[in-house]
Amino acid sequence: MDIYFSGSIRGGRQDVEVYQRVIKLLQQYGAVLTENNFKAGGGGDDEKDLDDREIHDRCMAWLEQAEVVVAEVTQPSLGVGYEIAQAVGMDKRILCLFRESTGKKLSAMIRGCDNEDTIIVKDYKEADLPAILQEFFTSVQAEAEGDDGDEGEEDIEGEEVDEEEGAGEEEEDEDDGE
Ligand SMILES: O=c1[nH]c(=O)n([C@H]2C[C@H](O)[C@@H](COP(=O)(O)O)O2)cc1CO
Repeated sequence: MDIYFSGSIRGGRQDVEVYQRVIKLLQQYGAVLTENNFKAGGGGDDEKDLDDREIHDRCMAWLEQAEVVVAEVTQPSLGVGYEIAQAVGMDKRILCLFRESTGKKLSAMIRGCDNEDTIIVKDYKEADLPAILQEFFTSVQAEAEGDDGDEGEEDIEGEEVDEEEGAGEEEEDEDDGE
């Protein structure tokens, strides 16, 4: 499974060590496409090697590729907010992680977009993270398996409706004959 991890870079890099620990846990579930953005020192070599358009376009391609997005949203970041909004538009499964213990208040535009289904916002302590990720990825997996099972039933119902319409037409023909 391809995972897009999103965390603040130019919005402030003080949580980079938390991000590295989250990424390490995420790697139990799949490949973290954005791993190199959060290597020691913050933004890795990205800002040296790539201009802003190249950073944007590369991140959008990774976002398209990813099945799920996990965003650490404690440190406010325009880029993280933009990535979450883009992921909503792409119908990705999204988990936003926020540390209340910092005393910060999460934007209503992030906390308020939780729909208890495709977009989940969790207040967490690092000790709780393994259980939170386990629950999230179990539900992603269950949904992926459930989607395949539903499609066949719609076809069968469609055939039944056609048969009833045919019977109605025959009755009308008899009335015309009297
Ligand atoms: O050098 C970068 N590399 C990069 O991949 N990003 C992406 C990934 C991060 O999840 C997000 C961080 O946005 P911001 O820099 O506005 O905090 O944007 C952002 C920058 C710098 O804006």
